[in-house]
Amino acid sequence: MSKEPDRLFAQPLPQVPDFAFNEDVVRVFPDMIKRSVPGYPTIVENLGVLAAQFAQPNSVLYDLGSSLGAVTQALRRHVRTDGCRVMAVDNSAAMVERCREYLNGQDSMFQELLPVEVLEGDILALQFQPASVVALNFTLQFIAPQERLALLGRIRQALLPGGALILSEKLRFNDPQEHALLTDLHIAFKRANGYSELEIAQKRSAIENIMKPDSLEEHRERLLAAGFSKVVPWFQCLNFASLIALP
Ligand SMILES: Nc1ncnc2c1ncn2[C@@H]1O[C@H](C[S@+](CC[C@H]([NH3+])C(=O)[O-])CC(=O)[O-])[C@@H](O)[C@H]1O
Ligand SMILES: O=C(O)C(=O)Cc1ccccc1
Repeated sequence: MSKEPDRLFAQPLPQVPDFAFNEDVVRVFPDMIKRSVPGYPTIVENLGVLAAQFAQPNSVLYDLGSSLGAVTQALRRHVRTDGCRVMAVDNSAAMVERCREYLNGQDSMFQELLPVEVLEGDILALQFQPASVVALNFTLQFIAPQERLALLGRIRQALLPGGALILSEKLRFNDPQEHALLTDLHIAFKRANGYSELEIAQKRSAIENIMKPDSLEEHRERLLAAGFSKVVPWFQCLNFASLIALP
């Protein structure tokens, strides 16, 4: 895995462009996400553990917005259920290309891994196959808000009994004091991970137009509206959380 440090926002930019999952981001992505998302390594590893409890024989496990395939690799480390396959989907060509290289690396190191396919495509246009596990690990927040309910409805329709959606997101908070406190603590987390005030400010302005977090209440209500029967938060670190939604 690339060890290149994230310095994408270290120099002052005359105008900060909207964040895009391009080659520059791909090169530093493992470092960027670990230093930016509190709890990310814990979420990814445990997503594999959770998935092993929900995986059903002869079904698909989806990793939607797979980036470099960290979740896909965790699924393949933990799930042993007969006849399961992993489908990793991302619409960034740069991410997909590097994801395939990393998965080839995993294939050459371990035996008896679940088969995997990496699709370059829009998850909004995906024809879902019967699925037991669907992971949306920090992806829904990049989907246009007006598309989110329909996407969750399609995922719900594809889920088999006994399966689950695992949804991880940055959260917004309706209580202004709670929102301000957790936002400040997230900034402190980034500072402690070596990001400067300039890097933090420029990154915030790069993502503000393209990444729209919802509150936990909005997630719960939308998941129920999409047909899920139960929503169970299993992890929160500062303003980042992960939920299990049962069909
Ligand atoms: N419509 C779309 N269709 C397909 N992919 C999309 C779409 N919109 C965005 N993406 C993809 O969703 C991913 C979001 S990153 C996920 C991290 C990963 N899950 C991880 O656990 O390492 C989250 C982050 O960087 O905060 C990017 O790779 C986008 O190209
Ligand atoms: O960096 C942030 O502030 C985030 O909210 C998370 C993030 C991580 C990686 C790419 C885009 C956003």
